[in-house]
Amino acid sequence: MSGSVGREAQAEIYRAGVAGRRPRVPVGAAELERAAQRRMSRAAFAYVAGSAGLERTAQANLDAFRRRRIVPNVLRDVSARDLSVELFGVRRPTPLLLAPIGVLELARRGGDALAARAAASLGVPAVLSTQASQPMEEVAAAMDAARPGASRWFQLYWSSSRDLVESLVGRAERSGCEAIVVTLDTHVLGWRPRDLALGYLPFSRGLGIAQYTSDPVFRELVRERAARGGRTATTVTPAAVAAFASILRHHPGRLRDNLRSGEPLAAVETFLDVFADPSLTWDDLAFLRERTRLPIVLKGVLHPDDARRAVDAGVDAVQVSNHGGRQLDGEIAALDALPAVVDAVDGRLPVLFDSGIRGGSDALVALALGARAVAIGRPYVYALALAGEEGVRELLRNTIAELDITLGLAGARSVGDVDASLLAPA
Ligand SMILES: Cc1cc2nc3c(=O)[nH]c(=O)nc-3n(C[C@H](O)[C@H](O)[C@H](O)COP(=O)(O)O)c2cc1C
Ligand SMILES: O=C(O)C(=O)c1ccccc1
Repeated sequence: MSGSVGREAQAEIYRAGVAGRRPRVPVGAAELERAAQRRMSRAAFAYVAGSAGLERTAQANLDAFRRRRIVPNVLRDVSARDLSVELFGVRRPTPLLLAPIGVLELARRGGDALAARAAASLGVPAVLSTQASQPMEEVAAAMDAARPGASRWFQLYWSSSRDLVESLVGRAERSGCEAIVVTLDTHVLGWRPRDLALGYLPFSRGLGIAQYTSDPVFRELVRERAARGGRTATTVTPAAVAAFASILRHHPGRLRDNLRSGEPLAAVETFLDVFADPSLTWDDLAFLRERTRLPIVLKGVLHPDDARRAVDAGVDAVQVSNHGGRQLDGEIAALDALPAVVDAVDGRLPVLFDSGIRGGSDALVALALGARAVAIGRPYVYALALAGEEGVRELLRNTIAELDITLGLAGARSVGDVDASLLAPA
């Protein structure tokens, strides 16, 4: 990407300002979140913004960035700047990724495809979630319509059904996904007070399980459960019907029948049964390695010992992440875990990063600490809620622009050049 993306974005925003037009999505992260809160339902915002426990780790993720300061070099000719990075043998125009986020319909109907198309238009790989609201095949087709062959990866929640894992990975390959990102920090659902207070978990209302309900292996599991009958069919109460209202709105005929048959509830209960496998160990990774040639990324690695094991296990990358503080309250801030993981890996694998990136300057700090690429999470959900595909595109464009400007002001010509010598503690 050319060294002028930052300047071009600035110029466009200021020019629009002269014409009396304000940006579609607020440029500042805090204002963006506030604006999205005003737009979203109480439950949807709670689910997206909320984190585990007292939200200490979520706060620590942000505080960790505040504790780092950039020490720029001057007189370095930064007139041409290069934001590109190489990942899995492909040069990418920027070091950004779209983090896998489930249930994007909470932000906007069709949100998975809209966000992925925005990423596609900028050459940012979209990591499609196992908890998506739309099947990956649909999202891949929407991305190809925006930009043929646009880069997508598939994020896998390792189900307790091996057949389902195999089926999802096969579908990801056929959908043109370039990597499998196995998320390891959600084998047990975190304790999330904001959701608990509202009694609201999207999945228990049939939202965010589209990868499952579109899967032949999963559907067979549901049929078996529905055939066993019992509890499933009898739990169709008015409250349950109301809870499924959003599904009924999308597919009135079929789902009313299904609801009577108990299938949606059977689907939800089957999902809750199979979505995670807390018994997983390092040895199980061989199962995946034997079934796909795609690069495997382990997401949710924080301990340097685990980073070394990941190298030994023959995976292709690790992603330092604490799931945005949504899983284990009291856990180390992701940024604070990054240097030790980078050290442990010692250049043998690329290290990816997420949890707390709120702008281009944060991205630069993570890159300087050794991340090859960084994933944007919550901010794009807020942009999606406010302005759909264009909103996400604007948010990503702004992040890239700020990264470009920060790089230049720090006195660096390429993201590959930055290292910890550029940083000091606050
Ligand atoms: C609403 C929401 C849903 C998420 N769903 C998933 C998911 O399905 N799979 C996954 O691997 N990570 C998921 N994550 C975690 C993100 O991929 C990422 O690690 C996190 O958002 C980073 O924190 P940040 O957004 O505060 O920067 C989710 C995060 C949020 C906020
Ligand atoms: O909400 C999440 O962060 C998430 O990824 C998830 C996935 C499956 C079940 C519960 C939570």
